[in-house]
Amino acid sequence: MMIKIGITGGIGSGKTTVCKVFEKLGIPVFYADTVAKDIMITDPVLREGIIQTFGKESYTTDGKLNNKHIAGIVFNDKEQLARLNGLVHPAVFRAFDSWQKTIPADIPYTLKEAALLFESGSYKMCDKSILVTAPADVKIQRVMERDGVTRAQVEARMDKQLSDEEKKKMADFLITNDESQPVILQVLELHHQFINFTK
Ligand SMILES: CC(C)(COP(=O)(O)OP(=O)(O)OC[C@H]1O[C@@H](n2cnc3c(N)ncnc32)[C@H](O)[C@@H]1O)[C@@H](O)C(=O)NCCC(=O)NCCS
Ligand SMILES: Nc1ncnc2c1ncn2[C@@H]1O[C@H](COP(=O)(O)OP(=O)(O)OP(=O)(O)O)[C@@H](O)[C@H]1O
Repeated sequence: MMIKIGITGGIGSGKTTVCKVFEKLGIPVFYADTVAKDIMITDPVLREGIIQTFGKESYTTDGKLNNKHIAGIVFNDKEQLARLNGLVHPAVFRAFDSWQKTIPADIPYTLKEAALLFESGSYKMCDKSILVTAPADVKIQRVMERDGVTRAQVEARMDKQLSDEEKKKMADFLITNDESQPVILQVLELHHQFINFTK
């Protein structure tokens, strides 16, 4: 069986940036957050569930997801967030299974990138896990710059995720992305370990 590695990190930790490095090494990456947003548009059952729960405004008139509307509801209300997660996560798990089946047998391992790898339980579908970390202030600054949002908006999401302390207890490997040590070297070191597992 091909090894599946979960990779996670809090908002702004740089997990997507790290995954791009693994991709350069030829490792296929499943981006759960991106797939979640795609299937919220393309899966008719999921779409209907979202409209029922969060209203017609969840989609724009041209059929796109109204991220702002949904984020405004769920990141201010724990129960509403649990409802959204309950609709979306099982569909993402299914999509991951189908994707994994398309990977050629000569690929040494795959990565599943998910912001909520531990929170959603999706780490259980992986053999090992990596946590990408950075100090809270660095993460907040990055997201404010990347998304043009306020500190309070970033903190509202951070509050809905497990702390790095909690996640460190669950993760098998760590990547420090605080810009004090190059990420590329850390990725190469893990890549070699993973290749050796599979030999
Ligand atoms: C609420 C939505 C519409 C907001 O969209 P938006 O474009 O503003 O954010 P985006 O999806 O790019 O997420 C940015 C970051 O926010 C954080 N975040 C997103 N969803 C969640 C969530 N359900 N719980 C906690 N943090 C979250 C993550 O760090 C994520 O990487 C969107 O995030 C969504 O549909 N979320 C539900 C699906 C989900 O759980 N995704 C994350 C794991 S699969
Ligand atoms: N080592 C680094 N040096 C400089 N900028 C970085 C570094 N790592 C990440 N960034 C920048 O920080 C921002 C957040 O990184 P990225 O999108 O990879 O984080 P993420 O963990 O995937 O976040 P999210 O949970 O919000 O999806 C991006 O704009 C990225 O270019």
